[in-house]
Amino acid sequence: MTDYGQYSDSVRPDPSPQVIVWRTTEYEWHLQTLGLAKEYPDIFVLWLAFKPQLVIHKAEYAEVILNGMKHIDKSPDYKFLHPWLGTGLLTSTGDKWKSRRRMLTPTFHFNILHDFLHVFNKKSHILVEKLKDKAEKGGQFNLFQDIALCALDIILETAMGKVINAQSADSEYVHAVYRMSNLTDIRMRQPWMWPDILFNLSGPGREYDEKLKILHDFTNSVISDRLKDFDSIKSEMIRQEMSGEAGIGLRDKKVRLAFLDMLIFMSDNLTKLSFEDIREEVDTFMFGGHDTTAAGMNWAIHLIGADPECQAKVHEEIDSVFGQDDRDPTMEDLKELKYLECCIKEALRLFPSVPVFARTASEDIRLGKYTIPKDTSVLLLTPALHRDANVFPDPEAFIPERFLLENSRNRHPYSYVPFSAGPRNCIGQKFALLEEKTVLCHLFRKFTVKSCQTREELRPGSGGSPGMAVGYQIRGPGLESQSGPNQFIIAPLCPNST
Ligand code: HEM
Repeated sequence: MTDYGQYSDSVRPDPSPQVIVWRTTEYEWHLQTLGLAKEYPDIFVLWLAFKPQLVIHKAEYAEVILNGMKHIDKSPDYKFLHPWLGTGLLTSTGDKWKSRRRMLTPTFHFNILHDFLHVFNKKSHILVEKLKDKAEKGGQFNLFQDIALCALDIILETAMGKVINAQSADSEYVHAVYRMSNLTDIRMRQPWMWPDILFNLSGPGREYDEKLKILHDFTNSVISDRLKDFDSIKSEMIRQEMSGEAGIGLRDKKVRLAFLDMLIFMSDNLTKLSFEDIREEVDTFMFGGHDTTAAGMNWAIHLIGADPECQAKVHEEIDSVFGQDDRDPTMEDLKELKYLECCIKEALRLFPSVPVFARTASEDIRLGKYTIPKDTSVLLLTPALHRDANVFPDPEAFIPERFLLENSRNRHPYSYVPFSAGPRNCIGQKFALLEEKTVLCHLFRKFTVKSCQTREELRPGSGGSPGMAVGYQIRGPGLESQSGPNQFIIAPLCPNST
């Protein structure tokens, strides 16, 4: 960590605004930091307890930090994730990160994503059936949790090959996943819980240990079972998938691969990756791969549901691709849904699922007129970056057309980075966009959505998630007669919006 004296000497010659913040809730943090970014359009320093963090939100500065291999290490805050994730891809540093990244990149190969489409479709059907039931009953319901469980169901099956039916069955593991993210957030916000000794003695610390045991026991047992099942046939299938050789025969195979299978394959009988190495990567995919897509989908649904003109375009596009055909979307179909993709990207601009991420300066850095000392934690505040009116005129407006190819061609490449950018960007980016598009395609094929709260009434919570309140009107061939104003369901406030 940068010590106060060094920090103030180096930055003060060109005084940067120094602000002391007390993070009470995620929502207050969101409002506070957006307000500060407006007030200080260049950079500012946040003091959380005795910890200075430099906040940037300009594309030129983001490029200096994210581009290239210099400032590749995360900030010390990520250590709060270590008990759960170990030092997997998200949290590792230096050579370990480099070799893991090289190793894991093929697991997101196009062919493998193609296979996951089957899972996305299957889980979307469960979601649609659940929503149909609720919509037909009328009354009020909250969409947020349904989407979140669908995203969790998807990552459970794609990461671990585990069918846990998170959307319909109660599961100790699912509860633990949610609570764990929550407890980590509570700790990060409260400096007196930073020292391990104090945290371990606190109520949240003791609960954290309980949940950690549930999570690790679950992952351990899934890996052990999978190791027992792993045979040479699977191994050959994976080799062909990863090398892009998989032919039609393999595409139709009954056994579907999960990330875990590929990790086991790469471990080469646990010589190149140990059991613990595999666990930290599976846990990392679980952590990075569900809250993020859930928040992205929830915001996209809310924003589309609040804009009838935009929704009409979404419906029109879906109808033009599928007509009366009830087939599951294929990769080719999804490629055609360009406007829907623009909606997803615009939602991620306004409400990025990872609203802040941080690196450690590996050497002194010059950002404009400021010299940033080595070892400073540099935070990139994406909600502010994405609201630069010079790049995105009328920045608060939801305008999906901004992301049509012809409108985004000349934009600064670091002005829009919901998945971060450069060599340490999100490895799951293509997976995430494909998942969101598939689920939303299913949803808007069957429903008209009406958002029942204003954007201001929804509060971004942990991980940028909104509290949701959305109404539905069932649509689709043969169902028109059910449509009508009474079919809209007004959802109650989500717990984190109160
Ligand atoms: C809308 C969905 C998603 C968003 C907005 C998102 C965003 C991000 C961002 C901003 C980072 C950089 C974080 C940092 O520097 O601290 C990141 C890293 C990462 N993401 Fe995602 N993510 C999404 C979905 C996913 C999915 C579905 C997976 C896995 C299946 C995933 C796996 C990862 C991993 C492993 C990293 C660490 C990469 C590295 O350090 O090399 N993400 N993501």
